Amino acid sequence: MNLEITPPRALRGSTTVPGDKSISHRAAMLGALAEGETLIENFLMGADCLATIKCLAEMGVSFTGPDEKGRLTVHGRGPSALKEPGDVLDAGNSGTTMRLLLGILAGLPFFSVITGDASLRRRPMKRVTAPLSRMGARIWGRREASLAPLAVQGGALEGCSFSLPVASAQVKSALLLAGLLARGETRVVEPVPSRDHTERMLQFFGAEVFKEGTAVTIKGGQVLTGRRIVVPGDISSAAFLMVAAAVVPGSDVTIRGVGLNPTRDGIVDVLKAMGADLEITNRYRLANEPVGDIRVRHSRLRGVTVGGDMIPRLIDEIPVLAVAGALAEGELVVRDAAELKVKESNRIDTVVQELRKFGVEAEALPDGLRVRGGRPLTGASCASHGDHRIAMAMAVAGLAARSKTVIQDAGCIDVSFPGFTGILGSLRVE
Ligand SMILES: O=C(O)C1=C[C@@H](OP(=O)(O)O)[C@@H](O)[C@H](O)C1
Ligand SMILES: C=C(OP(=O)(O)O)C(=O)O
Repeated sequence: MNLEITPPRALRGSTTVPGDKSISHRAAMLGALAEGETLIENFLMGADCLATIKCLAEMGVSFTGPDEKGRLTVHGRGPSALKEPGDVLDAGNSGTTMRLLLGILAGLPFFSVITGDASLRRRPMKRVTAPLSRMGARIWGRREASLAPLAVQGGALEGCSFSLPVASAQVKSALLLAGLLARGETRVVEPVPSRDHTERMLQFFGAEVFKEGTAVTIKGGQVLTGRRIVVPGDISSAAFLMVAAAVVPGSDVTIRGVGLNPTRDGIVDVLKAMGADLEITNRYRLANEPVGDIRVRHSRLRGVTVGGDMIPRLIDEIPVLAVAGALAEGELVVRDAAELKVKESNRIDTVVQELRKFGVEAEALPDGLRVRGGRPLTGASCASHGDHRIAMAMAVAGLAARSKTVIQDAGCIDVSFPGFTGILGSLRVE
């Protein structure tokens, strides 16, 4: 599917965005490990989270829904009710599905095989398979269990202490889930804090999780109790609308009910530092997560340098941040973000390659990128590289360009933001 974008006169109005992807995955998985019913509202019906439900169903978990409103009930019967899947589990395009499920599969006494699409089969898995093996799981795969498909013989895990070389919420979460199913204590220390949805949700389901700086400790064998969870809007999806409103003249957009977890809201801080007219109102909490409404009006932006501890707080927003940089005065520089190379595409290369098609001066750095802004963008014919965030970032560039833009192979947008084009359409002023 190709997506055509013509520049609007402005973007104006109020909208919501679909449920948070990270939180939806975790709600389904913890609901499956819990005892009793978990009612999830605003579950993300994107391809990634649907892959998680399908894998859990293969392991005998029973679900009602999701219905068209995103209501999903998980009929949890505790970890011992999970059974050996009769077929290969398919995580599709979703790194979160594969890495977090590996943590659960490692802790359960059966054999399983998990794979994914061509992109996911290229992504590094040693970062989870090596520590899970240290806890006692047996895992096989190409290049010494670096690449999916991966086969797991789980069960009888022993808690361990880990110091992670890279900040990764997926690795931390896999180890905490394995730790919940292991004997004794599991401790994970990160170099820089990554998103903490797993820790918050484990607590919300009644488990004790101890946080101390960048260390998290969990005791095995704790019983989770089913809960009602309303999933906040995904700030990573909202980011596309935030940048669009900031760069299209005359815009004024409010996005209601967006998750504002401090480990995820780096895009708010960086857009403000770039001079965005951005306001947060109506703050409240949903399922142990902070939420609020975000209003963005068009303003002049200036380039900034982003790196260090900020990177995990906006890792998935860097493609669209680069678009903001292309429309700002001066230079946007991103450093310490080599992790971008191992996402759904090599996002350093794909962002630079696609932005250049709009006439933008952009350069790849070994651990990030540099974008020179201040020149008008010409419409372009772009490739998504099968990466949802690249497709949407280039669509935002198209909104601010002087002529029509086409994004080829844009169906991947459904991985995280079903309804993206409909929402853009509802905000357009012609
Ligand atoms: O835990 C999660 O839900 C995620 C963690 C991040 O990945 P890493 O853990 O690889 O940094 C992020 O890029 C991904 O979109 C979702
Ligand atoms: C990196 C992403 O997801 P995942 O790792 O779950 O595939 C993303 O959504 O940008």
